[in-house]
Amino acid sequence: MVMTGRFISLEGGEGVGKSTQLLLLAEALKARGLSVVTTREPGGTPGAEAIRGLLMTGAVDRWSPRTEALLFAAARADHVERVIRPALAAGSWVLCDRFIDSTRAYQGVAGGLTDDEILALHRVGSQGLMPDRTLVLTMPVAAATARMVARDGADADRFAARSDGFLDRVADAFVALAAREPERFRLVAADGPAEAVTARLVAALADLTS
Ligand SMILES: Nc1ncnc2c1ncn2[C@@H]1O[C@H](COP(=O)(O)OP(=O)(O)OP(=O)(O)O)[C@@H](O)[C@H]1O
Ligand SMILES: Cc1cn([C@H]2C[C@H](O)[C@@H](COP(=O)(O)O)O2)c(=O)[nH]c1=O
Repeated sequence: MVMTGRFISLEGGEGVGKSTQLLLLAEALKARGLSVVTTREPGGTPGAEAIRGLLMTGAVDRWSPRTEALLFAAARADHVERVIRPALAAGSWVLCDRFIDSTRAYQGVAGGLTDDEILALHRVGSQGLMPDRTLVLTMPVAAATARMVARDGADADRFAARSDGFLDRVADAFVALAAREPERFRLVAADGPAEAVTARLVAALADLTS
């Protein structure tokens, strides 16, 4: 049976379990006989990983939200062109840890750029490629921050070091985006054992896998 590649993004605030679930979800889909490529943003290609280094290090105010949006768009353009589109064309499912909706939430709602500005950059950089399904992991910011602190200790990156208010705005932004595009988005509770979360994610893809 020939399967069509699907593009799935995992989104949510810091520490909700996206990276953990990306791997578990990939295993679950592979067990169904699907070819799966896992990747992340910012990053996924040597060039985009180099831009990631610029974005993730240094003082919180090293870049303005506008400059960040341009850097994320440039990294994404390289990633889409060299990894995501070729994998989809080859029939693989692509699971991506963050994508355009992170820019809409972090640089847009929380950072002050308009959604139109961000989507215009996305049209230029990535020809407007959108995921077939966006899975937003949700949990209270305080609980997710506790997971992150347990993981990173004092090694917070530029984004994780932001105020609780910023992280609250990001979390609210994902929920608002999901309400505006209910066909593409699914909100998935991120609490409980990792295997239980994976089962919820698999269920949220049921219409695409059947
Ligand atoms: N269901 C879970 N229950 C308890 N701890 C978890 C669960 N899922 C992940 N964790 C732990 O929480 C921490 C954050 O998880 P993970 O790195 O997957 O989150 P993330 O959303 O990718 O974070 P970031 O946005 O910072 O990259 C890790 O230490 C991970 O082992
Ligand atoms: C793609 C993307 C990411 N960000 C922020 C969100 C996170 O704080 C970091 C990435 O770190 P992670 O540990 O790999 O999740 O970057 C952003 O602000 N805008 C974006 O478009």
